[in-house]
Amino acid sequence: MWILGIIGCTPKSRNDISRIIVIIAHTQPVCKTDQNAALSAHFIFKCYETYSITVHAGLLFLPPAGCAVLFLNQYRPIDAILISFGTYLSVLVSSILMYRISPFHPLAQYPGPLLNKLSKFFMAYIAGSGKQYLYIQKLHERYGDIVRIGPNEVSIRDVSAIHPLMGTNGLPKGPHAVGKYVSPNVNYLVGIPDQREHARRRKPWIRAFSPAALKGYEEITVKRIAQLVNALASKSDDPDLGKWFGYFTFDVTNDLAYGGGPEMMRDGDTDGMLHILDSGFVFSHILAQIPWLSVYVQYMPIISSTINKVKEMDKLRTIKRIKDGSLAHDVFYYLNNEDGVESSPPSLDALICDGNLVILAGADTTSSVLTNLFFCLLTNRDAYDRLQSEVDTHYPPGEDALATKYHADMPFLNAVINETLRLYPAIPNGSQRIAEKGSGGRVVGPYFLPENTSASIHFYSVHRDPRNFSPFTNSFWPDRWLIAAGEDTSRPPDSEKFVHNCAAFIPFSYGPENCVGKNLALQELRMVVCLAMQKLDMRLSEGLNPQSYEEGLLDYFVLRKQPPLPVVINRR
Ligand code: HEM
Repeated sequence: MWILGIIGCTPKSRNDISRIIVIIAHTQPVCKTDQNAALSAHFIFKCYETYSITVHAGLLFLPPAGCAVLFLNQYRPIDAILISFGTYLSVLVSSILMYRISPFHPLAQYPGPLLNKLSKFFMAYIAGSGKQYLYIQKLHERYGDIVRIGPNEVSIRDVSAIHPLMGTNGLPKGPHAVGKYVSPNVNYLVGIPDQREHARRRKPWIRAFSPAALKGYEEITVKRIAQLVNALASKSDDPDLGKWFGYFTFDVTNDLAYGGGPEMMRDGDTDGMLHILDSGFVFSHILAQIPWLSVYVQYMPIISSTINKVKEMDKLRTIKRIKDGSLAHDVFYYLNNEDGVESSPPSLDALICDGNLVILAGADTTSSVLTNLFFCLLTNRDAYDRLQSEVDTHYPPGEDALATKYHADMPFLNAVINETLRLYPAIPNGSQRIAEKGSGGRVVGPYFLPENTSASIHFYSVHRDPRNFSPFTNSFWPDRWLIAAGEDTSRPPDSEKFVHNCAAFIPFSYGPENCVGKNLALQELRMVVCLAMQKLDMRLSEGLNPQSYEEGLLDYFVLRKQPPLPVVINRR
């Protein structure tokens, strides 16, 4: 172990080296004390894991500093410090790493790559590349339905684990949220780990997305969708659909949350707002992999000043919105308990987070699905024409294509939306949960999750598993939904087995913490498609390579970064 001790020393000359060799020969007692202290620190940290910087500093610095003081009478101060800290830290790190790959680790039975078992830094690197969803899919292909993707984390591709993990009596949200929101005290509904508190905070959201409330939002969505389709129709320069859907969903969610915002469709991203959001998503997706690091990062001046600026802006918008009151019954009306259902109003802090969450949760997800939906249609002309004809049947010229009354009678429209959500779930890596410390662990389907294990169902892999959807598992084939519902006779070739497992379709997650905005999202998707197809004829721009579009899809928690999707548009 004394060899490890000199890792902390950096001898610059032969003299230094010989001096260190002499010292090492006499340092056995120092090293022994440091080794014991490091092993104890590992044990203590394992039992009482915490995000407290004070505790981290205490465990990292106090024991070796104490050992160094003990040996000051035998060595020069600098030697005592270097040897003590070098030994302590290297024994601590080695002990942690060796434990993680040892047969004594509670997750030792689950397979996975060595780098992932050792630490989550490698996963953070993968997350930064935007290809985490493909990486985890490959791991499942190689290792099976459960794979260790971190020292204390697994990813699951098994439908029987969905209900026990995320259903009623499922597990609480995992530590991703701490890293994602750069705070150990998560106050965004979507990351609240305490299930009772989550259920309490979700109540106004449920009222905000009731059928009656959705009816009230139609005025907002109708105005914005008409603006979107007019803007697209007036473009002569092959507009990028992804960019326009991004502007559109940003405007809609700002209307719903704050009664208005930066008017992206009218003015473009003049303040660089979307650029800031982009960088924020990348950054928080990386930090979500290493939650403890985010607790440190938030104190870096450049980070803290950006976070504070954004928080201050959200706070000002929220206060202004409270002061102005509601002009319409928008989402904020319910979140702020303006309907007077709750006995007390929400705290300002909760309201700031939830107002902001309307935009964070509702904008990128919907625009990602819209863009991928048109990508699928434009690269499958037959499906495009069939949908066009269904839209024309219900919404011929002169008929209001934004009226929702025919949506239930449009099986192909719904099949196209489902098939897009199956192939390109907006949140491909799923919703992280944890078997908490002290819980004794939890059985989820055929697997046992020891306590302190995080786990997610990998939506992308479950959706693209031939055991759940066959044939043409990786292709856009909306007919599978019609066949499954008994609405179409275009059966697959006899030789191929038709499999359609609805329980494996979870683009909006599952259970009491699933997407509360699902009905609004689906309604928006249907309305945009109906009006766009009634008014416009679209074709892919010459030269767009569908394969490179797919390869360019990047996931930063949301499958949100898409290569440009330029289209040629003519009015119909
Ligand atoms: C097609 C579009 C959408 C998809 C695919 C989608 C998907 C999801 C998923 C998978 C979750 C679970 C996330 C997690 O557990 O970490 C979620 C949560 C959530 N979504 Fe959506 N979403 C969409 C649109 C929307 C819209 C339009 C809104 C509202 C404006 C919204 C609001 C929320 C909220 C508030 C949560 C947190 C719910 C909770 O924790 O109880 N979503 N969404």
